[in-house]
Amino acid sequence: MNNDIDKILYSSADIQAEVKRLGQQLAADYQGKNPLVICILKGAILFMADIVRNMDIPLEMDFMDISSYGAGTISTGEVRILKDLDSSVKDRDVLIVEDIVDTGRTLKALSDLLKQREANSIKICTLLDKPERRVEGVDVDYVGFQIPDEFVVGYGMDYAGHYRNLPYVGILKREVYENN
Ligand SMILES: O=P(O)(O)OC[C@H]1O[C@H](OP(=O)(O)OP(=O)(O)O)[C@H](O)[C@@H]1O
Ligand code: HPA
Ligand SMILES: [Mg+2]
Repeated sequence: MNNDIDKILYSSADIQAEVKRLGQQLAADYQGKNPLVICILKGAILFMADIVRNMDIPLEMDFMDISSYGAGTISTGEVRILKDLDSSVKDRDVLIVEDIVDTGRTLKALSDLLKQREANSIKICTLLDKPERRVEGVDVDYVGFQIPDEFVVGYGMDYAGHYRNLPYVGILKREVYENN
């Protein structure tokens, strides 16, 4: 797996330091609000697990699986709900936890849906933001790192289902996906 990585962008230690900073900020901002923290499967699973461990306040968690990419590296523009939330978001302070905001399509669709379901507030926390690729305007409230327009994997992020278990975030070698 490591041989398929061009460059490590953020080491495990870099990520843990940033997650700690974000978690402490979120805990301060959501003190007394009992937020519903929503993990967007599957990419955000590692980030979610680390961020909630750094939020030392009462909160609840839920999970939703939304997909827009299929098996490739280019967004299809079509967003599908593969698994919906178990809980109601009505009147809740919702914090969406994502691994990466790329075109913004996933989060635009999700924010619109949660607004329709009458959440009291909706905020977004993402580990990575790739602003150059945005096609939908979304307000991202908490960002770990801004990255250039490169396809990245690791720490939850995949290419064709692989690399999610790498402990760091790295740029995937183009040759890995350009011939597929
Ligand atoms: O801003 P966008 O262009 O919408 O892209 C970002 C989304 O795409 C990826 O998920 P994907 O749909 O590939 O599913 P996964 O999380 O299960 O890997 C990533 O985890 C984000 O959820
Ligand atoms: O750069 C990326 N890597 C993995 N998954 C993604 N989904 C959107 N952008 C990316
Ligand atoms: Mg995802």
